[in-house]
Amino acid sequence: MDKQMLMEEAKKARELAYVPYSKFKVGAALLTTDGKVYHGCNIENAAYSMCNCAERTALFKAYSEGDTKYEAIAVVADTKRPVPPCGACRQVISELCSKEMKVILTNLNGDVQELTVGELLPGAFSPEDLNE
Ligand SMILES: O=c1ccn([C@H]2C[C@H](O)[C@@H](CO)O2)c(=O)[nH]1
Ligand SMILES: [Zn+2]
Repeated sequence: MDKQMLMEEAKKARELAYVPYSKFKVGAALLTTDGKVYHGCNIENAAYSMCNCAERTALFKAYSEGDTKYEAIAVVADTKRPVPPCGACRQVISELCSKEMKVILTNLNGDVQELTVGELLPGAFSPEDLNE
């Protein structure tokens, strides 16, 4: 599964978005180290703060099935620039994925920005910061 294929999987995931309020569809495809792909879309709610982003949908699906090691995540939306994940998703990705994991951001025009998890949220609050 190469970068291009993973972006195509993210586009497929995007079609399933439930977005009656924003009408803004986002798709994500998360590749595990075993070569499995978990898809995620954004899912909104009439209680707006309950909306869940595509990235977190994919990651929570994978993690909750016991798939906890990842190669890359691709994210797509109909944006002018490659879609930037929100702060909440950056925080969650930073905790559940390795700092070296690839993050592939894209849009429907085919613009691509590739970065690592470490670059996605430099200085992230992390488990090591907790006084246990
Ligand atoms: O990277 C992003 C940015 C936004 N959204 C969703 C949240 C909400 O449903 C809609 C508008 O913010 O897009 C995502 O899923 N991922
Ligand atoms: Zn988000």
